[in-house]
Amino acid sequence: MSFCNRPSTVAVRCLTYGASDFSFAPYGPYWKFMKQICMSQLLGGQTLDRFLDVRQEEIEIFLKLMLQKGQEGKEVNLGEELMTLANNIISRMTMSKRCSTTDDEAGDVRKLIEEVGVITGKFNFQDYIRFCKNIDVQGFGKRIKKVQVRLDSMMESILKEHEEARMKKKNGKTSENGELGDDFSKDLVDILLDIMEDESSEMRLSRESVKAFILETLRLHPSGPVFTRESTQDCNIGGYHIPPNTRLLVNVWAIGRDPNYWENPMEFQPERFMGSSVIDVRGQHYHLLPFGSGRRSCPGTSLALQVIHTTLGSMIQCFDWKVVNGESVDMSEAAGISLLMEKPLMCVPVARSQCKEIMG
Ligand code: HEM
Repeated sequence: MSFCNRPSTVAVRCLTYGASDFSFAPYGPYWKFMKQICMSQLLGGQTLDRFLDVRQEEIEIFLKLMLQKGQEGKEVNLGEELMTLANNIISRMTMSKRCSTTDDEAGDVRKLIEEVGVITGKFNFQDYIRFCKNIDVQGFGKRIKKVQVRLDSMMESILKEHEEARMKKKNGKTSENGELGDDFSKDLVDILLDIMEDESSEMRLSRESVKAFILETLRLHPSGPVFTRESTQDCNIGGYHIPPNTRLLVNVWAIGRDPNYWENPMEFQPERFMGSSVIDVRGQHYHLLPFGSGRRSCPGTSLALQVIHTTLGSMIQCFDWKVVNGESVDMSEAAGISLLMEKPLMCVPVARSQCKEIMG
């Protein structure tokens, strides 16, 4: 049986941009090449190590802001602040720019990312229900076209800026092999431009593909409660015959609450994952799939796990989080294709005594 194809929402919606480049067979050689670049070069171990200082600096900025808010007795929208942290890390890794600074360009980038996040986070009937394929019931089509024009000019200006900086470096260099010096700190756009300019590469990356790559890394990435897959051949699942080219929805939300796999599934017991019951979250245990599984699984898993563990650890170590309006957190979920809280989590960070010492 084979379920390698994923008619991803991003691919379907955002890559109307660069569509000609992305209209390869979902698991064709070009797609493989791009995924491989993503796994090995853009989000691979060595690159992540190089960006350690970016993660440390951004987490420190976040903690200092929380300390300041706590001292002023102000409440914070935790989801929003953590989203800003994640976006700053990703946007600095991608194009050496923070997206929460006050200058106009960074502000534009942020607004666009937010807009892409809103569009990709909503359930679009066109993506999931075949007979709605050509009907723009929710008006997403129009919104996407507008965003597409703004995104294209933003991507062009990012690329031009990088190309100019690279040209300056190259001209100032003494080496004859044309390579940029070691001191040139490459971000993900530079890595992509290197691959695009590499004539010996097994496949050539086009400019449109580079732009599309930037957009996948830039989008807000809330985890999805439902994955989609498309069967590539006849198969049988649990006694059901699945013909080829059938779109299937995998309800990971329901699997995570299934009493056949989880004892007291509705209880929050983080200790169930400790000791001998350690469960792999990278797609080997099919009853817990936060990053998906198989060939279409999330290439950002290592980055996400590094940031989540460090951020959560320091948040707990430095602060006591006082929930505003009540003792317990309202975990109700908002309707949508991505898992968001219905009511934002508002807290006042109360600094622990060691907090100031840790942050100097
Ligand atoms: C907590 C953080 C994250 C979670 C929970 C998450 C979760 C997911 C999930 C569930 C999928 C679909 C997998 C499947 O269908 O099997 C996915 C795909 C993807 N994710 Fe993430 N992700 C996270 C962070 C990131 C980051 C930081 C990046 C990049 C910087 C990223 C880039 C991608 C890309 C490019 C895909 C599409 C892969 C493909 O189509 O082959 N993700 N992610």
